[in-house]
Order: sequence, then structure tokens, then C-alpha cells
Amino acid sequence: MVGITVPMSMDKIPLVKCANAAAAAAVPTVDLSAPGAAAAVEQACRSVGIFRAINHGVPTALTDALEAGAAAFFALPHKKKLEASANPLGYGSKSIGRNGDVGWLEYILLSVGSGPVAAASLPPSLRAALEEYTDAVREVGARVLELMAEGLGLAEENRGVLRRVVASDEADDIVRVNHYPPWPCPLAAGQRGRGVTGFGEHTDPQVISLLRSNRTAGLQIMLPDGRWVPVAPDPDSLFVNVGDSLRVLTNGRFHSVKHRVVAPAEGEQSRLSVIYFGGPAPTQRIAPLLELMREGELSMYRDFTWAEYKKAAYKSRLGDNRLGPFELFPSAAQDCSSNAVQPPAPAPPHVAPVH
Ligand SMILES: C=C1C[C@]23C[C@@]1(O)CC[C@H]2[C@@]12CC[C@H](O)[C@@](C)(C(=O)O1)[C@H]2[C@@H]3C(=O)O
Ligand SMILES: O=C(O)CCC(=O)C(=O)O
Ligand SMILES: [Fe+2]
Repeated sequence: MVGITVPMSMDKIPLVKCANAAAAAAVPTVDLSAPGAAAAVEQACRSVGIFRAINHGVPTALTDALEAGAAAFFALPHKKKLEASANPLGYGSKSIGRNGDVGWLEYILLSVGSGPVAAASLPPSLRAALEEYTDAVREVGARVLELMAEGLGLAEENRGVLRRVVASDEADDIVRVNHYPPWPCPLAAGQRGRGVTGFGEHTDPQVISLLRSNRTAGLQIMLPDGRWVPVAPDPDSLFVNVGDSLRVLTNGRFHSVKHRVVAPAEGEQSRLSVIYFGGPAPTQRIAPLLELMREGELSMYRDFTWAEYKKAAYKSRLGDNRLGPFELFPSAAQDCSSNAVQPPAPAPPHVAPVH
């Protein structure tokens, strides 16, 4: 079953090269319950910007209920699904954002910041499953942010500093359920080794993203050296990735990883993924953490609030470098391996870090 019923000129969705499966081990695994978790989380966020979290504590029953509810929703007739669209949130298909990006997928995008999941006409069981799941994953996100702070070497009394950025009552959290049906057409002979774009390359603008998928492959990440590698699917794990805001909060120590999804080929299983994006309150200032800055270290970014960044981000195309306009030293900020230790001279006016 294709699942996306509105016809669309198929050649509008770009093809991407398949990634090198031999490099799949590039995504580190972190056992969140192990004593060395903080150091492992920090190392992963510094090097690749993503890790596979095991022993995360989200009950399987919650993921199963959400997966079943989402699958049932996506199997509904197209007209019925459209009742849940409340542009820009709610149900959508093939069109991502408002600036012309397209992919072979359908999705539900919801704001889950404060109170119950807000959305137009979702089946009540799916809404309940999303609320329960989101509450559980939000807690994992908070725990991971504490581990990050510990791994970054912050003193015990400061280890809540990252968690608090997304913990306010006004936190702009989003949850997204993506469904990628198999691409229904064989690719031409000259297109062998390529796949159809499900979700084009991008970084996530928020602080932290936690992704869970079924057993179908498709997610790829870009390594700091520019190679694309696949992320082996694992329904029992959560994939945690660094968002642009966290990159700024750590003054470039953490790398916001570029990622994309290649849609399943004809005859393969659909991919179903759920991503929780931990976002700050609109008024939250996004700037390097004072607690983290070394003596004389300069901010790599000009100050901004989450509302300001989100507004700019949502005007951009998926693949744009959204942090670019905020970088004070563009060449150093692009190079994640520099970790913001030595910004180039001459120094611009000092930008005060977050308090
Ligand atoms: C093309 C776009 C879709 C997006 C908003 C944007 O203008 C650029 C960032 C995109 C992204 C990527 C991560 C999340 O899936 C998302 C919900 C987000 O916060 O930023 C999407 C946005 C979207 O689908 O509207
Ligand atoms: O669906 C996926 O597996 C990833 C999608 C994604 O990166 C996103 O929604 O931001
Ligand atoms: Fe993403």
C-alpha cells in the first residue's frame, strides 16, 4: 500500500546517492545506565553529533502503542487524514516546511510544549499514545542533557543548566511522526545506486532531538569529513542528535549533525519514525553557556533568542546553513573539530554568554 494518495509529479522529488553501509558503525552507542555514560555522550556529541541510546527507560508498551496508532492513522483514506491538517502543524504529505522542500513521506507534526498534544482531529487513541510517549521521551532528553553537562566538565551544581533551557512551561517542543511508504516506481537503469529523497538533508534547529524508528533503514548522517553513512535502524534504541541551538550553547563544542532520509525502494517495508524535538521557550536567549566558557574564550555566534532563530529557520530551505547568519567567525564555526577553543584574531566585541 502506498499510503500517500495525492498524485504529484514524481520527478519533483530529488534522488540521492545511497550511502556506504560499511561505515554504519560511525554512530556510537551509549548505555544511558552505565557509569561512563556522561563521557560517552560528550564524546559522541563532539565527534559526530549523534548517538544511539540504549537502556533509555522508555517502556516498549508506549512505543508499541504509538507505532500501532500511527500506522492505523496513516492507513486512513487521504480525505480523512486531511481532517487532521492544521497548516503548518497537523497532517502533511510530500511538502516539508513552507519554502518548497519536498520528500516522499507523509507526517504528523505537533506542538507538544505545554499541556496536552494540540492538533486538529487526531484519533483519540493516537493522541493519548503521543502524549504518553512524549512525556517519557522528554524525560530521557532531560537526563541526556544532564549527562552532556557532566561530560562537558561542569561542576555538579551547574549540571542542570542545559536541561533548564528546554524545561520551561513555555518550552517549544515539537513531535513529528514520519511515514515513508516504499517508492512505487522502479528507478531507471541510469539511477542505480540512488534512492528517492524521503526527508532532505538538514540539521535540526532545536536543542536536542530523540528519534525512534521501526526496523526499516533510510536514515543517513553526514560525517564531519563530508561522507554520508547510513544509520542502522534499531527499534529498541533512541537516536539522540545535537540541534543547532545546542551547538551554540556549547560554543561549537557539539556538532549539529546533518542528516537525511532515503525512502524505501519498491517492495521494501515502510519506514515509520517518531522524533521529539526539545526546543526552548521563545524568549530563551541562545548563547554559549557562561559555565562552559574558558577564560578569554569568545562566543562564536551573535546572541539571539529562540523566537528569533526559529523565525529565521522557518524562512529557510531544509538544506540551508541556518546558523550561518549568526556566526561571528564563519570559517572557525564551520569546523566542528576546532571546538571553539581559539577564535581567530582580531576579536570582535565580546558577546556575553548566557547566565
Ligand atoms: C524547510 C523547513 C522545514 C522545517 C522548517 C524549515 O524551514 C527548516 C527547518 C525544518 C525542520 C527540521 C527539523 C524538524 O523536522 C522541523 C519540524 C523543524 O523544527 O525544523 C522541520 C521544519 C518543518 O517541517 O516545518
Ligand atoms: O524520519 C526520520 O527518520 C528523520 C526525520 C527528520 O530528520 C526530521 O523530521 O527532522
Ligand atoms: Fe531532522
